[in-house]
Amino acid sequence: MNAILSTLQTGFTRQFLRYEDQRASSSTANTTGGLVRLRGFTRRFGDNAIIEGLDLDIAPGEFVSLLGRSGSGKTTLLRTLAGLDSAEGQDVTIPQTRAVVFQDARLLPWKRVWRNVALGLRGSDVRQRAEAALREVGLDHRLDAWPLTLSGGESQRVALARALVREPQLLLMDEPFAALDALTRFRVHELVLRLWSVHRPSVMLVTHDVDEAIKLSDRVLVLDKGRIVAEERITAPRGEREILTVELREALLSKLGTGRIEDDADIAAVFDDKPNIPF
Ligand SMILES: Nc1ncnc2c1ncn2[C@@H]1O[C@H](COP(=O)(O)OP(=O)(O)OP(=O)(O)O)[C@@H](O)[C@H]1O
Repeated sequence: MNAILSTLQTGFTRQFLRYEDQRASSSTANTTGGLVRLRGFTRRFGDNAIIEGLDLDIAPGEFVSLLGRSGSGKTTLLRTLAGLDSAEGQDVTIPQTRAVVFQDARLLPWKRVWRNVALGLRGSDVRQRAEAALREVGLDHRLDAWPLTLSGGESQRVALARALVREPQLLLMDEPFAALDALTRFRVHELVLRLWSVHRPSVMLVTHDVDEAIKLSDRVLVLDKGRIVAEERITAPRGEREILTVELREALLSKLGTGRIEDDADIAAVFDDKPNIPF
């Protein structure tokens, strides 16, 4: 297994180096100011401030990951950037074209794959556009398939095609790889980076996986109780990040605190109280 992983890793590293090359030659400079801009952003539910006084900028073409323990406000922030949550009266600038990829692909099972990708598009060339997007994710041979016949990884690739066919300036992803097995996740990472290097949207990726964040991003943020408590800019080429990972990982993990362990202890306490819950 280690041998397989290391072979994949070598290929992966080469791919990453290629992404860096494409980025360097890209005409989309990262210097035109913030595509996303939040100033003093606050989101309350009732009296409870989930996010408080948050400032955030994302540059055009920048890949940002957001880490944070459960309940820290990651999805709330992502929903605001997606325009799904009201930001009325707030100093919030988000681009007009946005797309979201969720943890589950959310395909409509009664529509064929290409129709899922074409959902909401208008014009006579809709099928061709859907086909081109599906070709980019390596699924043009499944255009007329039903979503229920796809694997988890294929479904996520369709969800990516559905997002990219809209040519979004901002691509938001809420734990899109969490339900995939390790090898599929590895391949989808590779695909996401390839698509990103070609289309160059700004990306906000919500993830629980520190290593994933380090591998993929230009910048990693840690959110805690609705505030950004750590920020790491990663300038090393993606193919050379393994040597950095240990130190950076420790720094980010230390900012993530002990929330998950406490959560597990809380869950254990509930089950200790009710030992007869049938599973
Ligand atoms: N519509 C809502 N009404 C009331 N409270 C909400 C609402 N949406 C989110 N919250 C609360 O806001 C807090 C942050 O939720 P959010 O989903 O943003 O966290 P998260 O960091 O994405 O967590 P996870 O990693 O578990 O998905 C949680 O305590 C949640 O219960």
